Amino acid sequence: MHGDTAHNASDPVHRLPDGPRAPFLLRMLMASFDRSKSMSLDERRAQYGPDFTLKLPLFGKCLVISEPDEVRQIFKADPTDLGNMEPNLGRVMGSGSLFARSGESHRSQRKLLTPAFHGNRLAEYRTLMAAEARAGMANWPVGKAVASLPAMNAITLNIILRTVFGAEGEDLDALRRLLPRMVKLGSILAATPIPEWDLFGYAPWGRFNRMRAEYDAIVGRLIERARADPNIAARSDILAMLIGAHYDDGAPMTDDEIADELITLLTAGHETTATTLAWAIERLRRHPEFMAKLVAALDAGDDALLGAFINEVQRTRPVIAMTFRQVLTDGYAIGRWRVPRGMHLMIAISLVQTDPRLFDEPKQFRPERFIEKRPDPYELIPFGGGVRRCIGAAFAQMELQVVLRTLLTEHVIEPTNQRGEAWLSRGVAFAPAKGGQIVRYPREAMQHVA
Ligand code: HEM
Repeated sequence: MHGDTAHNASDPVHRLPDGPRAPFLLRMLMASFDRSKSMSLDERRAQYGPDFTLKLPLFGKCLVISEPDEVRQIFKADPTDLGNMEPNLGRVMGSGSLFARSGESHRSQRKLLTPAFHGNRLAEYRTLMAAEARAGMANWPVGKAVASLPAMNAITLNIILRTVFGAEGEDLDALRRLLPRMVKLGSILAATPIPEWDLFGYAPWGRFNRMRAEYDAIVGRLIERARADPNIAARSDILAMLIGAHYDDGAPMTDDEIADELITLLTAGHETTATTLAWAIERLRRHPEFMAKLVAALDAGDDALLGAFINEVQRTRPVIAMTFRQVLTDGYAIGRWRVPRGMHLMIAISLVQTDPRLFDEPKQFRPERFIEKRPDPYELIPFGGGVRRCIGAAFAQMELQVVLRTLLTEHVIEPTNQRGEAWLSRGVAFAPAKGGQIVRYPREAMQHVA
């Protein structure tokens, strides 16, 4: 039932819709004692209608949006009307990060980064991605159930460190040890109102600051070496490209900006991609007929079904289930609502992607739907949309394709009739609760047996 049924068209300020009155953390606590009190957005939509309000930690009261027309309006909105969420990850990534920027500063920074993600540059990463995938899967035991997520995390971490940071050797090892810990603590700090005390490096922020100093030292060395490299123009990593990039006024990026941007790309791109891969395995094992069809298509050199499969995984198991915009004008009009300045709109990605008006039988896992009809960029939105749409979407899609093709052409995966894995929030992304369990055999060995 909507809360503004009393409004009339001449009333300039419509009330916002209803939603649960209790704050999020209290509801979570209640749900942990009473299983009937679910936290799912699906159930809130069933209870309150397509738009409703939620009281969230850090953001306060938000308007949750899932009406397709309203989502389209938000993604097409002018950045002077709808801006960056506050607070955001820029708090831990640094002021040079895309996450921290809004308006003109965000636009000009994206313009510098965008060429790094063009198709022809990305194609250079294909061989490296396949080699990392192969190495990362080699240690899975044969014929025994094991969570795939740790290996996927290692694969996507190595891929980003090599393609984005251009790191090799000792620097690669040092970053590999440091960054997962630093990103984990950083995501907790960004989402928790912990005071920014250092306490000689012992408080949470102090520990983070120590790791950040170590990070800055390593990246400082990488930048210094790249600047001195006479062959820098031949390099394909993003760090090398950013060193040569210039703003419209001719100014280069500072070292601090480059360091902030690299950690941003890693934080946004590593766990999200790994978790999507773990969900892909979780889904495949529960759809054996589809898996056989997909393997046959890949063997025949046809990638179309793989693309459709990835779309369906991202539609039904989005690892980022929501994204936010902050209203920057007074009484921003959306649907029947007038939203006050400063309030956040939450775009409920998972609700849009399971809307029966947009997808037939939305709860069914049926990748072929994306062969029959190409996805609409305002309906399939795992990468968000508009001026803040995921800048790494093409990178992630290519990586998902390469890793899954390597997996399915070099291994045989055992199906399962176990129930699907539940969702588990892991800070950055929603992951399968058992880490996307896999049972695999090397394909070559299976062929000998056959
Ligand atoms: C399956 C993997 C991925 C998913 C599901 C994903 C999802 C998202 C989403 C939902 C957003 C917010 C968009 C919005 O608010 O409209 C975002 C932003 C972003 N993503 Fe991704 N992402 C993925 C992989 C990557 C990769 C591989 C990179 C970089 C290498 C990356 C870099 C970024 C950056 C920098 C932003 C902030 C963009 C801005 O504020 O302008 N992401 N991503």
